[in-house]
Amino acid sequence: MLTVQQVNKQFTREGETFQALKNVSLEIQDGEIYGIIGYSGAGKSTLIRLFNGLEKPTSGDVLVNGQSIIGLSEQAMRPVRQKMGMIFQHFNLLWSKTVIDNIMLPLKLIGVNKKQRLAKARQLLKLVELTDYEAAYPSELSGGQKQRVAIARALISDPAILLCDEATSALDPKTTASILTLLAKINRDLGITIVLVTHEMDAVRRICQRIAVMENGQLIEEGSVHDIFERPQAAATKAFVSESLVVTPSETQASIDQLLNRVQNGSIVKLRFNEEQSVQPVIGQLMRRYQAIEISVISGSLQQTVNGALGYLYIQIQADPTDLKAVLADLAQQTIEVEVIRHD
Ligand SMILES: Nc1ncnc2c1ncn2[C@@H]1O[C@H](COP(=O)(O)OP(=O)(O)OP(=O)(O)O)[C@@H](O)[C@H]1O
Repeated sequence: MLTVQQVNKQFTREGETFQALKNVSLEIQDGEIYGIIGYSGAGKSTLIRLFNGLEKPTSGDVLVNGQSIIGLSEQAMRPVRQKMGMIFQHFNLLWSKTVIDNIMLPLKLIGVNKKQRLAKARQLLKLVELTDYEAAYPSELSGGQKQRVAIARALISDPAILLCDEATSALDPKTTASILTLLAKINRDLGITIVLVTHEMDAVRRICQRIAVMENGQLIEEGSVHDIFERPQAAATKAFVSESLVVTPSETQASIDQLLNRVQNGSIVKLRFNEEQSVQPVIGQLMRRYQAIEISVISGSLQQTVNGALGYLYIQIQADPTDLKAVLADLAQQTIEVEVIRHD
């Protein structure tokens, strides 16, 4: 578990004091993927660097598994750091070394013998799907491949935690998606806690379970991905959420109302999905169970997250009153919010 308690961080620049973190407190549980999102200069990098001691707070406490790391000597900090891997926006690879040498380097520095280093590095190359690139140099790789090498290097000391500082910010959307999928796999298969610093709401939506939103050094909002997307409170959070939910003109409320007005028959029901459900089985099950009813999708806006679908769907149901009642009762049994917009 990673804990930050009432942390302040001041930097002094050209004689002037600048407060990069203001009274920040948060807790990251073992095994989760936790997102820290904010615009440039919000204090995200400073915050994530507290965990491995790259930054020290001016006041407040930072705890790793319940133990304060403030005031630990360099020597005492070493085992703590070894349990944390870190990846960066610009990969931080050594250009003069091959892929395999880059990956093995952390083990070389602590004196692990070559045979063991090589075996471990090859195992990780397989995990990041770069087996054929062992002898390549970083300059021969694409951005996504370089980040895969950096991930393999970060995992070589068997860390319990992986800190990712804008790890996908230099990558195109498709490569970003493949790196996020890899991070989710690492979290799932190896049980590694992931802290993901980013300015891309889409990245946190895809793989995080919880998010902290930072602005001007303050943590302005925190919660599950579901709650933050459903009910963003702060203005900055609302801006991030609307950036991520690609709302086409056909999805604005006015046009939905227009669309609903055009539906002549049947009842209109709004289903709000909350991540625990997949959409297809819900609709499919209803159609199978009630063969006398007709269901058509009118409109919707759905986003996929790690836990399922998030968003809403307007459906038209044509059914006799008894079936309709049964369908609504059936839906209410599931973890979907059901709102009847119009009764037939
Ligand atoms: N070593 C430093 N000395 C002086 N000021 C610093 C230092 N490190 C960070 N800052 C300042 O602290 C503020 C927060 O920086 P930080 O890098 O944590 O923000 P960020 O949210 O990660 O943004 P970015 O994505 O642009 O890095 C910025 O105004 C930055 O200029």
